[in-house]
Amino acid sequence: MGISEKIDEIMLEMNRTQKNKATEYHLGLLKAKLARYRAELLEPEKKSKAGEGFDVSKAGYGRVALIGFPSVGKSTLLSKLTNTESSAASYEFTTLTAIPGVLEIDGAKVQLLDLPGIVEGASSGRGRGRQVIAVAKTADLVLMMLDVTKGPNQRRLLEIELEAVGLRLNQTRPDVILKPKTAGGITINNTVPLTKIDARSIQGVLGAYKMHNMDVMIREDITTDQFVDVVLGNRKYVPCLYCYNKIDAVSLEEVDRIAREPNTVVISCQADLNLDTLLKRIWQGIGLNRVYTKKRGERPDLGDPLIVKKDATIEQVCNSIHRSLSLKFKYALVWGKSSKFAPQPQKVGLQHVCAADDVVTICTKV
Ligand SMILES: Nc1nc2c(ncn2[C@@H]2O[C@H](COP(=O)(O)OP(=O)(O)OP(=O)(O)O)[C@@H](O)[C@H]2O)c(=O)[nH]1
Ligand SMILES: [K+]
Ligand SMILES: [Mg+2]
Repeated sequence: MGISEKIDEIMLEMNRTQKNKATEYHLGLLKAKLARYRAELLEPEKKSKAGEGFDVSKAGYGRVALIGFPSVGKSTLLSKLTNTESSAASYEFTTLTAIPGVLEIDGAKVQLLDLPGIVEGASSGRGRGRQVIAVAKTADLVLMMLDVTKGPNQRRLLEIELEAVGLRLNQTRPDVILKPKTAGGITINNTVPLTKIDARSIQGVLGAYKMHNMDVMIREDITTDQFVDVVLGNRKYVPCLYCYNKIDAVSLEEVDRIAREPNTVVISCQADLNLDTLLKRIWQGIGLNRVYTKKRGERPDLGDPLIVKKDATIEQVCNSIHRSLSLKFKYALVWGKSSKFAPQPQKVGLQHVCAADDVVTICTKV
């Protein structure tokens, strides 16, 4: 039996099995098996690098990947927001490769990647789905584009495809540490009560991967699915923004309802509606901040911000100015939201975490 058939068989059995306390253990094992077969299914692709993904190098401060079913308006959006033209047409699969464009968000360049549409079954090899999903894994933000006229199921269908290849959208890495040992069996320690998984399921999942000696430290009330993710260790945790296009074609009530959903933005490429908001949300989603520098006794340089990760420390700020700056570092002064004494500045060390739009003066040893 091929791997695909094995996967189908397990899926069938999972659907047949009722979900309750008594079947929890059995379902856990099935999930572990399923994840392993899926990983195997993807394995050969990983080795033959040539056919995997699209050959586009990263550029700017981050990469946003446009993922969606055909003809939702991905290429139209790229042409609208960047200087790159990507052909758009009313037939499906107009776009057949990855087309990079550059977004300018208040002076910071961010790469926007137009991609072919994916179809249901993409994760198991249909169409160019796997190539597209491989690119999604390299993104700092997945911009999932949906056609507002196409009903509510499309979003879930796409999520299933992305999840099947190990992408985890808008989730954080579970707070679990696995320490393999050479003997002594499985030891489980948890710092919070576990309500969704028990010791037997944990042992069952580890057993399915032939992990018989392991210290397990759990610091979060995880599910069995999350534990399988930890054991596999190859999951990619990526933020996702759900972008509903073509709001020109539906009622205001409908638009209003969808716009209230979390991580969601509604737009119309054709009627130029809400594209500014989309850019702002992309900036927030990609997890970057601007930090301004100020020389002693001078005004801050507001025209030339540093672009840093959202939780960047003063050390990372130093590194983005000059590689050797942190070696000469004495202390820094910060003005802004991260200062304890705002609006007054705070004197801080290298480990201080900056906030958006902080102003920083770096003082060095002479
Ligand atoms: N009504 C309406 N139509 C739109 C909007 N944006 C794009 N379209 C139309 O939707 C169709 C598909 O647009 P594309 O940009 O080619 O879509 P795509 O997602 O790139 O499609 P593929 O490359 O085939 O996957 C075109 O006929 C566009 O004119 C919009 O905001 N409103
Ligand atoms: K199209
Ligand atoms: Mg296209």
